[in-house]
Amino acid sequence: MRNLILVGPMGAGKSTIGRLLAKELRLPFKDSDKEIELRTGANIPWIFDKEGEPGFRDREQAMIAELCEFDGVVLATGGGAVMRDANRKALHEGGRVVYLHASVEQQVGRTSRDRNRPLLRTADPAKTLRDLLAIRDPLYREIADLVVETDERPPRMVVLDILDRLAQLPPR
Ligand SMILES: Nc1ncnc2c1ncn2[C@@H]1O[C@H](COP(=O)(O)OP(=O)(O)OP(=O)(O)O)[C@@H](O)[C@H]1O
Ligand SMILES: O=C(O)C1=C[C@@H](O)[C@@H](O)[C@H](O)C1
Ligand SMILES: [Mg+2]
Repeated sequence: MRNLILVGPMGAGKSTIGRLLAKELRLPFKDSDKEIELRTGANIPWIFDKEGEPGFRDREQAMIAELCEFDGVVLATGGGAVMRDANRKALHEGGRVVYLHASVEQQVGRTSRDRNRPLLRTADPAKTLRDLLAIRDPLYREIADLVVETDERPPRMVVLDILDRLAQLPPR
């Protein structure tokens, strides 16, 4: 394996599960959103305000390319990273890709108290999440080695399931 890469929608638990997986595997953990914020010196809502979504996506593409050069890290991506072809190629080539799946209902519950996701500042966040998932679900699946359900399962259980199923994957 090169890296272990988590993809999926907002609220799927990429950051949460990624941190736990890295601890379990004793590997460094990198979170693309966090790395972009560190590099920019500004938070994601600020980047969206000043540079628009295209500005954020350019920063994200550069960061994904950089992070996929690592060898032996657990990488949590942003929910929209799969929207660009170049990112999907880099992620697929960068290691094992795990799609953390969550229903829209769970995503809504897990993101409702957090104001840090500019795309959810809409009148109807549930509809936004549903529309985004309709577009992105096939893209997550396109690059995934594993699809893992996170609904009604605490993070620890999701981690154990991932480790178990990774061990059963044939070499690529
Ligand atoms: N399996 C789970 N069960 C219940 N709550 C969870 C689960 N996974 C994550 N959460 C909670 O959901 C919230 C969002 O999780 P997290 O930030 O890890 O999502 P994310 O996929 O990284 O989202 P984003 O794409 O916006 O970065 C957090 O409060 C986290 O504690
Ligand atoms: O789903 C998305 O497009 C996003 C998810 C977050 O991880 C951040 O990358 C940002 O808020 C955009
Ligand atoms: Mg995250």
